[in-house]
Amino acid sequence: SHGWGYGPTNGPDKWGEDFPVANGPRQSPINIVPKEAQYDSSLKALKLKYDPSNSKGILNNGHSFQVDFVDDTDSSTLTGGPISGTYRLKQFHFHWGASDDRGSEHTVNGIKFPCELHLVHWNTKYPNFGEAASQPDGLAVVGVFLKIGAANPRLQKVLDALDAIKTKGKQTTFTNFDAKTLLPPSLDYWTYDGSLTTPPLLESVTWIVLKEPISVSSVQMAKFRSLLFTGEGEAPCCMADNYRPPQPLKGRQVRASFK
Ligand SMILES: NS(=O)(=O)c1ccc(C(=O)NCc2c(F)c(F)c(F)c(F)c2F)cc1
Ligand SMILES: [Zn+2]
Repeated sequence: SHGWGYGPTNGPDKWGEDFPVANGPRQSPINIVPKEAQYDSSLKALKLKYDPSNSKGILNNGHSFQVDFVDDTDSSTLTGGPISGTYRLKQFHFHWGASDDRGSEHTVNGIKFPCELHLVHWNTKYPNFGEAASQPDGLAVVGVFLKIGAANPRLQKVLDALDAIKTKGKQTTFTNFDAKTLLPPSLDYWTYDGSLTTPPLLESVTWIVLKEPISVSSVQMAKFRSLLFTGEGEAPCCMADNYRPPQPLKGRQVRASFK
């Protein structure tokens, strides 16, 4: 049977057939309405400690591309913020549109950004990512919006590696990359309880969405779209519009770390 994807026959509207949790109580992404977010003075500052020597490789997984990190020690971690304990950085990846008017998964007041970065972390109270992914407090994903503006030189390092992973399943080494350089100056955030935004859509994610976007140029966005969903030798299909639309809030509270 055909696996899940983002096309008309296997896209987000069809995922519920194989993954019924798609209609669950804490699905992601959501539309964030800043005026309805509750400022919570008890929320701590985010602490992101990333060791560049932990970056390992870059992979086209057929849905997006991801930069994978060595996660067998606590050298690249997320602490503070809305979470308790220590979460280890496992990978980061992106979602983007076929044109600059769409591509992000979360929206703000219904506004779509051209791209959204996800930094994926897992709770070290569990033995590994796979175990953590099935627990309600197992994962924490930091979401960063990308907004069209000046070319982003730190992002360019990642984009320059894409020629080597054009087709599904291709990967190459990607070392000494400091993921902190992809973060905006302000770490103000919104947070809510949600899920993975792709199958298996597990409801195990504490979402931490930064208010401040980072910049990306239109030329850089075109580079994202040079990747293929398809494998070598298959009819090529450009990797774009790999985003799930916002899901029902179902009574959840979105909290803000800032006034
Ligand atoms: N867009 S996002 O919400 O940030 C997101 C983050 C990570 C994953 C993921 O790791 N998928 C593969 C995957 C699983 F979905 C598992 F449930 C699991 F146990 C894995 F080990 C695994 F690699 C999917 C979506
Ligand atoms: Zn994602």
